[in-house]
Amino acid sequence: MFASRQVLNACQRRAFSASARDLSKVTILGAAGGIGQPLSLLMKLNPRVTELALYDIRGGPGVAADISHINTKSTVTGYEPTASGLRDALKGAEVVLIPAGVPRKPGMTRDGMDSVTAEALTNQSTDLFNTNASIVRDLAKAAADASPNANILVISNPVNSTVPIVAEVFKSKGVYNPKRLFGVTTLDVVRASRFVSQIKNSDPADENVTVVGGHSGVTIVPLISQSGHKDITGDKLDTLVNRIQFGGDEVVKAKDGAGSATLSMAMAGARFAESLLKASQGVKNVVEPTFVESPLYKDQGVNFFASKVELSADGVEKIHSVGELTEHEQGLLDACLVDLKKNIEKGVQFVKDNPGN
Ligand SMILES: NC(=O)c1ccc[n+]([C@@H]2O[C@H](COP(=O)([O-])OP(=O)(O)OC[C@H]3O[C@@H](n4cnc5c(N)ncnc54)[C@H](O)[C@@H]3O)[C@@H](O)[C@H]2O)c1
Ligand SMILES: O=C(O)C[C@H](O)C(=O)O
Repeated sequence: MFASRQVLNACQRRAFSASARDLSKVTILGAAGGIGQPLSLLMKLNPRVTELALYDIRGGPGVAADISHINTKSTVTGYEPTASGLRDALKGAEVVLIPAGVPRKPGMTRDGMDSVTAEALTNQSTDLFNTNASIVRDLAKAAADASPNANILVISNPVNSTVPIVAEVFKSKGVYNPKRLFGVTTLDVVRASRFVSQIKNSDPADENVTVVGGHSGVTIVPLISQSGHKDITGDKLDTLVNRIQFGGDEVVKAKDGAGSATLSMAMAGARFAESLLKASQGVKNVVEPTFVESPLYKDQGVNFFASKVELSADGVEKIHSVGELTEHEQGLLDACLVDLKKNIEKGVQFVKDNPGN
């Protein structure tokens, strides 16, 4: 196929690349988990997806067999937890979603570095970090080898550190493209719109709240003043901001030891993947907030930051600035940057100290 491609004329090449873009393989690593299963389901329902590859260290083929009976066009394959299974799952992927890893239990922070409570700074938090950091590092190595040009969408926590981990691994293999690496922060945006609609008795579909920063505790910075609700002030504003920043805790507490958000996260992950597929299939002006390598606060040593990002076939097309902030929001942002810098450094340091095999 590649030999014959060399003799294609310009017109044929254009047709070839158009049809290649229409062939959208989506790979999910951690597909049998709490997020992985509903996310796989939602991607099977997405008509933009032509091939769905489901990989997990246990249960991938079972989930795939189940989902493959759904009467949409895409093919579904489950892969065995072997090196070749992982490689085959990744090969040719346009989008790789990574929800592999352990979720939080009550009392744990995502990374042991949130400024939540001293009590939360437990060994358990460090365990969550170390476990997920190793999982993400190893999956990133496989992706760098098998699908270096794919869009990598990191869901595994702590996102503020796992995204820099993927970047370091891709750099070490000489295939890092910052335009194709995304931390999925969509759930914060989804929550913000829902929580505002509960206050305003409005339709959440009409509530667009920009959320910037990172994805844990005070690094989550909702910009309510830009949502058309400048009237939400004082205690009401503080309560709303706190609920958005610690929405994950609400779910962890309610699940009482059985994990963290899975269904809302699957919806959020599917929304972000759909936006990327849409953009790569030529739809213009697709904008999603996401955690990417960003110039916005690099001068303060913060190399990754979530803000509104315009997407295209090349991945990141344009990174929007945070816009005009109130004094209150500037205070939130200042606090965010302090923690975010540490979280990012922690991820980078992890790969330096633990390069793996
Ligand atoms: N970004 C976000 O907004 C967000 C939201 C919710 C949860 N999360 C995070 O997503 C992760 C997954 O959460 P969950 O509730 O689905 O957990 P889960 O335990 O239900 O599922 C995780 C899955 O990953 C699999 N897995 C573990 N190691 C793997 C490996 N090396 N390769 C492939 N698969 C592997 C497990 O077998 C399991 O099926 C957690 O880290 C959680 O904190 C992120
Ligand atoms: O809070 C968690 O640990 C999971 C996730 O990051 C969330 O925001 O719900």
